[in-house]
Amino acid sequence: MAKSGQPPIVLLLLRANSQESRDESSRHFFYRRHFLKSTTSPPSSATTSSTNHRRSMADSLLAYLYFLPLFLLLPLSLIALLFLLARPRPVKIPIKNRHVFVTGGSSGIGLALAHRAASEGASRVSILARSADKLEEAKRAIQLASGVDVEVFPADVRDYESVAKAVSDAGPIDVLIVNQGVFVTKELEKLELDEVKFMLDVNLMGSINVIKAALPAMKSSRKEHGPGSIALLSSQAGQVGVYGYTAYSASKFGLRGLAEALQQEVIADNIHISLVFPPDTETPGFAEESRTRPKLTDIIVANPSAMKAEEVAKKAFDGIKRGSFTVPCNFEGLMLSLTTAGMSPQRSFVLAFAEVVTAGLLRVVALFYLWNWYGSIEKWFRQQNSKH
Ligand SMILES: NC(=O)C1=CN([C@@H]2O[C@H](COP(=O)(O)OP(=O)(O)OC[C@H]3O[C@@H](n4cnc5c(N)ncnc54)[C@H](OP(=O)(O)O)[C@@H]3O)[C@@H](O)[C@H]2O)C=CC1
Ligand SMILES: CCCCCCCCCCCCCCCC(=O)[C@@H](N)CO
Repeated sequence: MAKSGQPPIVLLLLRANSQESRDESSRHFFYRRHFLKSTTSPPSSATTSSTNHRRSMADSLLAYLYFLPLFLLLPLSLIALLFLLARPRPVKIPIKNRHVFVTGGSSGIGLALAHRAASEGASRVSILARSADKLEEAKRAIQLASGVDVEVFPADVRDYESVAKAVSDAGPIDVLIVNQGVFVTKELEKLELDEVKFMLDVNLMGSINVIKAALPAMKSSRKEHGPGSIALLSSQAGQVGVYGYTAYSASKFGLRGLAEALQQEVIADNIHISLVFPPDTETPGFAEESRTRPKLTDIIVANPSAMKAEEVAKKAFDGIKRGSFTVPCNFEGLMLSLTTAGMSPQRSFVLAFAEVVTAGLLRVVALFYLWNWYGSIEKWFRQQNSKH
């Protein structure tokens, strides 16, 4: 068989791994395999059996060499392809000596982001929020901790004019972090329309106001100041809809569409978008939410411990500095980001590779989560009904 050209790979493997491969002649092998299934092996002496054994080992080796291209070349060429494909191209966003502007920078994640900007060497840190008192308090705390000069801008993101004034007073921004957000966690049926509008206005329209106001000066200062970044704080509830988050998820899913389209519009200006997806995080806003959110939301979110705002701020800055479009904050978040990669831009060929090879399996994991969630919902309503 070997003399008359290459054997088909499958036969070679079969042969290498089967008892029959000990037989000397491949003709015999085929004959026995196909026509004499039930006959016993011909008697063989001890010496022929040991030469045969060596030969069969050589055969196995050959078979594995045959498969090597499949096991190695296929992934390697996929990696090479993804290396060439991944867009936009990798970028590094410096924080040192730059102007970082954080909306919602007076509390929770925003405050932690402002602290982090200062400790990573930003030369100017600006924070915007509604309450002037909370802003002053935050300013004092950041200056005390880092010595960096902090400027405060009392404004409501829903009011375009006051946002535009704040941004123009602040001067050109290098890293804009759109973090302000509000959450009223209730079933849509129990939400007042005013509450729905409040979330959409602050989380989505407010983010558009901030970006639209800051963009012209950000664009025109890029040539002198190097690559710029616009980061938006979404939420894991901006990657998957969860009971109790109808309006909130709508506002956060909206940020994704905004961010994907915006990245295409500003890439030529050397501005890079990051979308951060935190899980539950210990903040004043979350403390308030926890008191009232539906029991089923708690069951589905199922996280016994919320992340610390400082940890989220670190993940966010690491993502911003790498220019990552999608920035998960914990392991579950990474799985969620791989599962929902969709058509989001991906600069990293390593992550692109992870997205491709895990896609099928992660869909199964996702279906398992959904199975569990729908099971909890069914059980919950069965219990409610039996009470009444
Ligand atoms: N904590 C969590 O579990 C998670 C939070 N997130 C997101 O992270 C971001 C920050 O959340 P978190 O730190 O918990 O929130 P907090 O409620 O602790 O802080 C919110 C900040 O936004 C400001 N803000 C609220 N409304 C406005 C407005 N209309 N105009 C200007 N500023 C405003 C607040 O200041 P003021 O009230 O004075 O205006 C405050 O500085 C939000 O976008 C949230 O959706 C995402 C996932 C999880
Ligand atoms: C392979 C699939 C993996 C799936 C993992 C799924 C985990 C989903 C959990 C969703 C949690 C939503 C938290 C919202 C936090 C938030 O924004 C509020 N605290 C309001 O601020």
